[in-house]
Amino acid sequence: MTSSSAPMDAVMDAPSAKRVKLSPYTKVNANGASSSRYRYHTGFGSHFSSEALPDTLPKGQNSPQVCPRGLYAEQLSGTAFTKPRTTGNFFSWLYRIRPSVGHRGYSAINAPTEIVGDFSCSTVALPVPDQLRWSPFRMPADSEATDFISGLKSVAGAGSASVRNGLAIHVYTANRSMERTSFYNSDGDFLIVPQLGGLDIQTEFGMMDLLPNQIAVIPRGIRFSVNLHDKQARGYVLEVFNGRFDLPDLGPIGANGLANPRDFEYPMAHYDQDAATNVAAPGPDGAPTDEWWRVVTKFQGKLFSAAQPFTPYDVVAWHGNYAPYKYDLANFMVINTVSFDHCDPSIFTVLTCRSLEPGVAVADFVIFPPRWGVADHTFRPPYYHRNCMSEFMGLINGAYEAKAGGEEDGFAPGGASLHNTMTPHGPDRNTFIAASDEKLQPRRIADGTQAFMFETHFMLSPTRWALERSGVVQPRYVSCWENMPVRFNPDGLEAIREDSSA
Ligand SMILES: O=C(O)Cc1cc(O)ccc1O
Ligand SMILES: [Fe+2]
Repeated sequence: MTSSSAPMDAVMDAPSAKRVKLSPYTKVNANGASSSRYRYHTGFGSHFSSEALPDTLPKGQNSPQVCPRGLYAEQLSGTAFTKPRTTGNFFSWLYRIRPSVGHRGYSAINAPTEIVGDFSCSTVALPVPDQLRWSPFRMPADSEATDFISGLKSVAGAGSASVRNGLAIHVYTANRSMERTSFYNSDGDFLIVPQLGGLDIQTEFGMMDLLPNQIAVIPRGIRFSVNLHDKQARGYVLEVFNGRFDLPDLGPIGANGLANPRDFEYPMAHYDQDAATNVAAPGPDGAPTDEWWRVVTKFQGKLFSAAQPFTPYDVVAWHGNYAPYKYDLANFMVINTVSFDHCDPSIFTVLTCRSLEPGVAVADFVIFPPRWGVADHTFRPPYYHRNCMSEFMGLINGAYEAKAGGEEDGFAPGGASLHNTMTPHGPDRNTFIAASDEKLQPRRIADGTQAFMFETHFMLSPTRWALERSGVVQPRYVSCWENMPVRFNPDGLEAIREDSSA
């Protein structure tokens, strides 16, 4: 398969990482954002026109009697037809060699999965008010062939996909690319946060490459295949069952800052060059063979597969605002205090999925990027708190400022923590002592590191897999707050400085 869109210089032009020697990535801007293998359209939420071959998009209409180049027109609706423009009406038109419907029927994939689509069911997920932390989620052994789909496991969530209310948090681990397999999620939008290993994501809309410290959003229904750059990959997925990810409002910050719209990148039309001619024959019994493509969907938390004898990546041109996109977290313009006190982490929101209540998110994607800490006369790490929202955190790289050390049984890259609704949490004992006693001066926080949070107004239920079968839940997590020093001084205003808990 070769690309039909013009790739960048020194860039691979095939979708599968295995077939081509890959060019190394370089840093492309002063923020340390990485170069890309592919070219992209830019601009958050824009209505793009993208053609792998010139003059392919119909001019002035969507459904000509016969489309240019003899393609099929197919609309993909991301929102109800009648959704007001003011709250976002999302759709795209795809011009493809064959319509998507040209497949055999769906059959349920009966192999057991650890994917959950209904978190109210206590056989798969449980309410747990405890502080929870997981050591890095385990990678599959090389002998266990695992791709993005078979390696997807639900960690926590709320609500149910079938009534479009709630969300799911998954992790993926993989040691194989998806072979002649395409996936689409019927249940919601995916926000993918790679932690280990780069990904090449072939989508109906074109190619996207993704490294740790970059994220991708793949809205409901869009077909994609995940190919690995390296031997292994691991990452996190936030799935929202309703709504969509949007940029947060900036209020008094003004027009600029946080994640800027121009830094969001959308793929350019690309189709498998042999899409028209490479059609697999049925087996002697008329049944699909291994040469056929499998189109897998997650539908109400269950996996279904449909066979088709041709590639689903046959879109020669598309236009619309409903498309996948990526964003490099290095381009996030961090805002924080330059005087005193600790701001709420909402200042670090990259994307938000709004609920119907103004200012209350179904889910916020929040990052804790490298930055300067300059606050005067201030306890600089996160404050102790209890939150009406639920906080699920992951670590892409480095060590998180509220938790001393990034060792395996601490808060380590590839691990996670959950501080559910109203569950108290804050810096661990060592971090508290160090931050109370530190000499305050301007300091780089967390250079080279990136923690993130999925914050939601839903009460999250961790899955039984995460609690009982993942093998990495930390039974003694809560002990990091044991023996907090008591520095209360009834006789004076100065805190008692020696560690009175010892
Ligand atoms: O709990 C956490 O570590 C996340 C967090 C960070 C912060 O700076 C303020 C509040 C908050 O919940
Ligand atoms: Fe918190």
